[in-house]
Amino acid sequence: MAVFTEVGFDAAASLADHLGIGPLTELKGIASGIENTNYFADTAKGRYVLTLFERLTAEQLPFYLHLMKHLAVKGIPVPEPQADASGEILHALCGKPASVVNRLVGGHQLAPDVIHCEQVGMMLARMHLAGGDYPRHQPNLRGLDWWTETVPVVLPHLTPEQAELISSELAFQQHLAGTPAYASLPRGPVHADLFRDNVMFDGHRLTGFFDFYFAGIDTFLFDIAVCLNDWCIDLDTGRMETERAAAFVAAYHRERELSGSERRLMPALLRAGALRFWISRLWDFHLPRDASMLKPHDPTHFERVLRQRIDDPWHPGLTT
Ligand SMILES: Nc1ncnc2c1ncn2[C@@H]1O[C@H](COP(=O)(O)OP(=O)(O)O)[C@@H](O)[C@H]1O
Ligand SMILES: N[C@@H](CCOP(=O)(O)O)C(=O)O
Repeated sequence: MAVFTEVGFDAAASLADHLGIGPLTELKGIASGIENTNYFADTAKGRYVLTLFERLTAEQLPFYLHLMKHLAVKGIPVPEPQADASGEILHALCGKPASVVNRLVGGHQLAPDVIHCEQVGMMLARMHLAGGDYPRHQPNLRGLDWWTETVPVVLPHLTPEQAELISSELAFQQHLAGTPAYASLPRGPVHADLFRDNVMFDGHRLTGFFDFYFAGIDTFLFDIAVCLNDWCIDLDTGRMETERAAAFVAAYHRERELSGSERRLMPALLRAGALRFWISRLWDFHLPRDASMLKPHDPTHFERVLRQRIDDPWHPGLTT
């Protein structure tokens, strides 16, 4: 379940009225999700999602919420935070920071085909372009600095082979981050967690990206790598499915041309994307936070993905 804080109908109704989207007609807790309290909220004006933030602070949240607003205004299909009469989009409910966003139609595509990968690639590129003039700055809080401080914390829980792999990969990524090629990578606001369960499809039509609460300023290539490592792999083996991966990258490239450094560094960033989620899953698995991680994801999945990306590097075969 993902209702960590019970919200009464009257409290939600008064927030809906305050936002000018009332009256509230139905409020229903959302069972899935592991970070926040989420409710589907229907009103006379439309269908919304009410979120109470359990982990993120009122200092971190404006970056995510204003980014969603910025992208939505530019036509990217993302949930749009609802503002009150004074324009404020970060609210408070039951003593927690809260938001109300419009509800996306559709459902998850958990067994994507080429056509789904193409659409995610295309929309990711449009999102990167649309974020180009986003004025706020917040680093990717699950970036290299966090990996560097978290690896020593998880190391005692690993076998000697795993410890050797994670340490050598961290050293590889630390070295990479200091190179001119890495510094030349285009960057801007990225989603940084655009897995299959954070995208909505209605049949073959992509209806939205959501869950921007790991977003931050980072390289666009990192965002692409995170997607490829989830949308375009065989989930059992971690192997890259080259037809889906090539289709994803070609669709991205048609919207936003990949630079020479981006093409060259793709294998290294695919490793970075795998390392990031191996570390966070290890951290969640071995050091669970109170009630927030009820069903931690399997860390060994991303160990497998990382080994695959090292042993069998994948290059985008772009010709233009
Ligand atoms: N804007 C939205 N539109 C439609 N469904 C949503 C929206 N936001 C969240 N959901 C639903 O709620 C579920 C949990 O949301 P998620 O952001 O993954 O939670 P958490 O941040 O707690 O992991 C999603 O899988 C999705 O079904
Ligand atoms: N996508 C991450 C976990 C992040 O959780 P989310 O439900 O908030 O997307 C993973 O698979 O490890």
